[in-house]
Amino acid sequence: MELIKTDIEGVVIIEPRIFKDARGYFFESFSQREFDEKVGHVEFVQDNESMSSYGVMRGLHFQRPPYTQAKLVRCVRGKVLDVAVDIRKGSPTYGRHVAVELTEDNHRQFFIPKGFAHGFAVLSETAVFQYKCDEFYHPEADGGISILDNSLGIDWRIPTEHAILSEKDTKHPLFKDFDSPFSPF
Ligand SMILES: Cc1cn([C@H]2C[C@H](O)[C@@H](COP(=O)(O)OP(=O)(O)O[C@H]3O[C@H](C)C(=O)[C@H](O)[C@H]3O)O2)c(=O)[nH]c1=O
Repeated sequence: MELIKTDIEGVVIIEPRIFKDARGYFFESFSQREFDEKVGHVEFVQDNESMSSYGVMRGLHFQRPPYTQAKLVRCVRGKVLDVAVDIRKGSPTYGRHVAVELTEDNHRQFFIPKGFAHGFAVLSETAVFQYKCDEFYHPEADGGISILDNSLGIDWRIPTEHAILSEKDTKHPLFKDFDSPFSPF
């Protein structure tokens, strides 16, 4: 696998090595050895999958300390725009984001360290999204910022006025009103 560094330290795009032949393709979707070697040791404990239709936006979510989550995400069917926002107080990239198109064709994965809010918008008719987390789900630690907050400067590539959100995601605070529980160091 190859790493593509981004504008935010620690947030990386992973391009797996794809083996194609007359039958189709094969690739190692996760190797603890290679991940440790190239990204650093992260012990993932939970895999998640969600399916969404075009126009769905999920996020921008995080879990508060002590249940913070790093995530390794990918889109196995369809296409999403995936976004990580740095919400670590004192970080030189606080409030900055990285956006990456994850698709069933590019097989790209996206590593989002602890201290980031995460979300995505579905750009295809449907999208199946799979991701690994390094902390279990703790609903009592669930947090979020508004995925529709224009101050974040995210180009979601869909008309967000028609976005389909969960009830919960319509209630997150704007970034300016948000008191981050994270610090960078
Ligand atoms: C996240 C999660 C949810 N659930 C249950 C709780 C709800 O009854 C149902 C849907 O949960 P929610 O609406 O929070 O799902 P998403 O909106 O896709 O949330 C996720 O989407 C964004 C993009 C993320 O990065 C987070 O991992 C996660 O917050 O699944 C579980 O049982 N375990 C879990 O780990």
